[in-house]
Amino acid sequence: MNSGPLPFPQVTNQQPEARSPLVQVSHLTLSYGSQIALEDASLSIRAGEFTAIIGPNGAGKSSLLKALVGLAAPSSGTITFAPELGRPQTAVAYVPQQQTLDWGFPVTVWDTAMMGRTARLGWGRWPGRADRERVSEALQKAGVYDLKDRHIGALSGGQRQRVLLARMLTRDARLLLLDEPLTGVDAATQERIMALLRVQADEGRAVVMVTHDLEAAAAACDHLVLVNRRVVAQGRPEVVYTPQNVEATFSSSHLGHTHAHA
Ligand SMILES: Nc1ncnc2c1ncn2[C@@H]1O[C@H](COP(=O)(O)OP(=O)(O)OP(=O)(O)O)[C@@H](O)[C@H]1O
Repeated sequence: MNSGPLPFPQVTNQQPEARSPLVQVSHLTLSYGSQIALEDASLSIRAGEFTAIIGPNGAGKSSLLKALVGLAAPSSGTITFAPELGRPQTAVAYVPQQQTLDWGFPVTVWDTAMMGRTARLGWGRWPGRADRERVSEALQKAGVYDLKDRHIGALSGGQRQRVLLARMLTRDARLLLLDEPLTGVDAATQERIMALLRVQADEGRAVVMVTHDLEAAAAACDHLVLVNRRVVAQGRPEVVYTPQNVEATFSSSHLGHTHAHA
């Protein structure tokens, strides 16, 4: 049984750009019928890097994340996973938008976090002491250990978000994909979530977060991808976070696009 953490690459002083990508998205177009959600998007996702995908409502952010977990099929273009990532079933953890989940399901916080672990173990294999330790550790890291016996339906939005993070941590995944983890949480929880994700990246995982909070992302992330049906700009925050790029991303009448690379 695999009880310990995966052997993540050692953190080095190497610049993230110098590492080969764990995931390469090339000229990806996603559509729902005749409606194009995202067109011709290309980006690289690297281990040790905290990436934010930023854009307004309807920009195609969630669709991009869903395509990365195989929940949305590309109309054209490719998504290539590096062999070193391992099996996507165990190597990738996806945290969907909180409001898309059924919080009336009769389970406790502990059981929910354990679900991430059992997904890793596979069906029919019972969790052992090491798994319980991982769950306990994840709940503590996410700051919800004291709530472990609570029914998930009785939690606040910020508490629910942290339970989802705990469940993600128990997966021991190498690629973490989070859809709007900052939505509906207070400033202190937002800070805690960003710090937790920063640590995940610093430990060698690839972290990809969808958000519309450009300011929070620019302050903590290594790589920003601004999208509005297309990739408007991408690169390091100090290069990408410009008034022109913000305007091009968030203006309702988005026409054309510019590119900036760090
Ligand atoms: N299942 C679906 N069927 C049809 N159209 C969809 C579906 N999912 C998304 N869309 C459309 O695709 C476009 C992009 O949606 P997507 O959810 O990817 O955007 P988003 O940037 O994540 O937006 P939000 O911030 O509002 O979650 C939108 O116009 C949306 O209406």
